[in-house]
Amino acid sequence: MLKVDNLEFSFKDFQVLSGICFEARRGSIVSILGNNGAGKSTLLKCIARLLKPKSGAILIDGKDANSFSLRQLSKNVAYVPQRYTANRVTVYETILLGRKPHFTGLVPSSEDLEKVEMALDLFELKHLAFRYLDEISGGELQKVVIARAFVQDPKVLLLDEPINNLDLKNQIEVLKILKMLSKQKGILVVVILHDLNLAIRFSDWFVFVKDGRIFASGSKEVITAEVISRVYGIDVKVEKHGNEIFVVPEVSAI
Ligand SMILES: Nc1ncnc2c1ncn2[C@@H]1O[C@H](COP(=O)(O)OP(=O)(O)OP(=O)(O)O)[C@@H](O)[C@H]1O
Repeated sequence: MLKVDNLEFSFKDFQVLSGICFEARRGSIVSILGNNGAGKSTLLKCIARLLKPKSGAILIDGKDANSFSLRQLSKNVAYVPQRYTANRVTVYETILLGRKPHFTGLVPSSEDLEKVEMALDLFELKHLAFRYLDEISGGELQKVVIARAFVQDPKVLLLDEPINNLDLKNQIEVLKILKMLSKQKGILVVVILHDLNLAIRFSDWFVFVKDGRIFASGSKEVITAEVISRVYGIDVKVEKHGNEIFVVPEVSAI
């Protein structure tokens, strides 16, 4: 569904991404992993067409993303940024805005309103529906922004560190919703995560970015102590408990 082909990006003469190639399938969760400053957000922004690559192509269902109108692009790709500034708009209105690419008239259709109701339920935001964004917590705001992307009904959902501000329960809830969207609706979820163990639990495919290049990619077998140590520059152990693997940093005695 998504093909990133030899993508290069630079901020003026500072080259951030080089030779990025990967493909991702419908119905899967792909985690983009790597150290701070590696180029993960820049990659996501290039896919969302918020940044213009120097060269290379992004294909969605075989079509060049550049050929899409903005409305077509928003029907295909939803993007949840790392940071979002709260403003004087209600939770309900914010989520409803996610339906804008699907509006057929001047007012939202009953389907648009139903989708918003569904999102309020799914993300447990009903009690906050008529609060302003600057009157809710950081974690609640994060869920609202994800809910807005959810109602957009995209084929590809891009999320930049979506669980950063969330407590453990909400981290798991949001990841479970992403899993449900990928498996039941066939959405491709591409997500930047810093928690390797949660990424391992919830993802089907892993793309490690280091110094603006893909260092390794693959399914669970790519998660090795060597790959992680080289990407993050810290010694780790990869331990197996039952069917699950866990990454444990080697913390030397202080
Ligand atoms: N607007 C900008 N202008 C110039 N350089 C930038 C800009 N935005 C990011 N950079 C630089 O590009 C590089 C990649 O940044 P990016 O935000 O993509 O990294 P990241 O892997 O997402 O990091 P993090 O995990 O810390 O969010 C970094 O060196 C960063 O300082």
